[in-house]
Amino acid sequence: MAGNGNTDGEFSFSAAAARDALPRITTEKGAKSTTSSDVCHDDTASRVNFQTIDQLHSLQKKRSAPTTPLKEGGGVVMGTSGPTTPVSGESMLQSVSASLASLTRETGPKVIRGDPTSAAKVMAHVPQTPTSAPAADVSDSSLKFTHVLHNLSPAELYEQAIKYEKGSFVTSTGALATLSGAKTGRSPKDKRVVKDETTASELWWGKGSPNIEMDEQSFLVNRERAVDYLNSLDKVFVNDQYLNWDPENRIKVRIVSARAYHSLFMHNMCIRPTAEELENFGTPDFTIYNAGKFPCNRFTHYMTSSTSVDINLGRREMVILGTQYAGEMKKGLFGVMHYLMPKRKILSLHSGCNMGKEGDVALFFGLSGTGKTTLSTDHNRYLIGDDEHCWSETGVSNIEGGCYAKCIDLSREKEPDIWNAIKFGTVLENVVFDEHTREVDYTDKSVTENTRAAYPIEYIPNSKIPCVGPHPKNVILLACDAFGVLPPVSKLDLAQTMYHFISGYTALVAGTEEGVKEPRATFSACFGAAFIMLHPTKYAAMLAEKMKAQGATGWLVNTGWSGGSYGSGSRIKLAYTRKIIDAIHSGSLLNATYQKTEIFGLEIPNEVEGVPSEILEPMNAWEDKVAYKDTLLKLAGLFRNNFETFTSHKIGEDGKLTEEILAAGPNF
Ligand SMILES: Nc1ncnc2c1ncn2[C@@H]1O[C@H](COP(=O)(O)OP(=O)(O)O)[C@@H](O)[C@H]1O
Ligand SMILES: C=C(OP(=O)(O)O)C(=O)O
Ligand SMILES: [Ca+2]
Ligand SMILES: [Mn+2]
Repeated sequence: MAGNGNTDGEFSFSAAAARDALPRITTEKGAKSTTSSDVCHDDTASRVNFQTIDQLHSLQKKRSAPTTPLKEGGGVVMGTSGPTTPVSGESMLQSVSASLASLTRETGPKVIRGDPTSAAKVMAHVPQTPTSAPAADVSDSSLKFTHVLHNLSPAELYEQAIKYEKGSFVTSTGALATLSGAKTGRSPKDKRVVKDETTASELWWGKGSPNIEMDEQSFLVNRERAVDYLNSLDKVFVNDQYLNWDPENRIKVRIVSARAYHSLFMHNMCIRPTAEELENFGTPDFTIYNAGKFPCNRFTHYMTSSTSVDINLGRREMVILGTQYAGEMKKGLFGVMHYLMPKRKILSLHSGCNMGKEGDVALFFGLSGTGKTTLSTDHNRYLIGDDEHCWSETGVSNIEGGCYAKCIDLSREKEPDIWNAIKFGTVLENVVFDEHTREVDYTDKSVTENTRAAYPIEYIPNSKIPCVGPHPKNVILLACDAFGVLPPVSKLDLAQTMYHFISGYTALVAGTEEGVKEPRATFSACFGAAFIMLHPTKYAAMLAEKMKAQGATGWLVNTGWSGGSYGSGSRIKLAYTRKIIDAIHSGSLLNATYQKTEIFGLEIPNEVEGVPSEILEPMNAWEDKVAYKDTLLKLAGLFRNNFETFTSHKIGEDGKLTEEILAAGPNF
């Protein structure tokens, strides 16, 4: 990431202080040095305001008002009794032991159910199956017991977190406040995908792709490191859960982790099995080993930092080392779904989804921070999901069982449903609260700007359970345009929808770096380049086909700036965006009169109920018309540059659509 100059409008990450004591490792063939030009651009930037663990922990709690009677650090709940463990059979223990087996042992350490601190240490361990070469591989670690805390309840996980994980607190509304450690956002540059014979030909590799390769051997090195770390602990958490509410295409996932925080996060984010389903869970289809507290070995081939998030589609496994940011797990599994679902002719979508009383479904695509969660959570509609969906022959289904809302500047008035979902059971990451009242200050960015709440979807009162719905009627593309030149809403034809879907534009204010006033454009194919596995045109072709077959209408909604770029204009009021979205849902916007904008050729309505008409044509809202035109041309140029990568690709079988899509971009 040389210089982070960004004159080309590309998004870049704030380079974490690279004070490597060791020289950079040169890896063998195929180990790519990942420069900004050949890695996909992502939307999650994390900011670090602390240099030591103690500093981080000191940020979390604010001093109470001077009258507060409690002393520093007082009032921590201690001495909770050990959790009772749900009953599940010996086969579960065997299966977990197999999951935790290292590569030199056929089974993992003896796993025991329950809390290691509980008095009754029943030796219900799994009999070791004899290994092929026992003598050679006997080590102390294989003699050790590891307690398995299998699918604990939220209350049990609270107790575990509060007892053993520094930085865990109950907030005034009952949520579990946690710290994710040094990483407060995803680390896409540290994501690796195993390139083997199959994936070499199936996946998207090279320029622009999020898939940075690693070989099987290096994966196994990291896997062993993670598994040995987990085995060295007295206890591990195991979650057995599902992905995808479509019963025909449900995937069984197992998450092995070291922290109650991670277990509760996934409990909330994945689909929760019933006791009966858990009893008959069997072998998982995919397993995550989250050893995020422990770093990877930087001397391992393909590693460029001490963080590594590794996906091995062949082994159906994912390994996490060197980051405790919980979002890695959910988005890692999303990547897996982006591989598995298209094989079944099902389109995976980085979108929110909701449904009206009449059964009209809308999708909300957009990069991080553009409004998927906020706008799909709508008191007048049924929430199907806020972030990850599938679109099959029969309709849409949510992949997840929970929502993951940004909570910076969260307000009860503007987002009451999300506000009320932050209660007992909800994981609140990296927020700051009053040390005495435990009231959260959502405006406080001391730890990070990317504060988050993860809650089960049923915490939203009008969620639709099961989270499935019929075919979408509206496909809304969200862009937070900090340049302030895209219209608040425009109607798109199919070619334009595809053009903007493949472009995946947003521009957020950098904000996190001193002195950066210019908005930064991000182009992330399919509004989720960090998660896609195949070439973007594969997903685009499927979307085009489905939208055409269902007669769905495409819309581009700017949830960003109006009346000027960041600095001179202002962010479009959430209340106005909601009115625009209401008009899309109700169908009234389809019947409006439209005019076409110059350069982008977007159809903009002359009127939307509840929205001041002056802002609908962006130029009108700008005082300085020359500046408007310059900024518009600048953005158009960025779009054109970005799209060059795709001009040589055909979309689907129909070459005609490809030409139409190319023509649907800006004209100047
Ligand atoms: N006009 C607007 N439309 C949508 N969101 C807005 C608007 N103005 C401000 N916001 C804020 O922007 C953020 C959008 O984030 P979120 O919905 O979590 O995005 P995503 O789910 O796409 O990552 C929220 O914090 C929301 O309050
Ligand atoms: C969890 C994430 O999703 P989003 O910001 O799109 O809600 C993420 O990008 O890490
Ligand atoms: Ca995202
Ligand atoms: Mn979201």
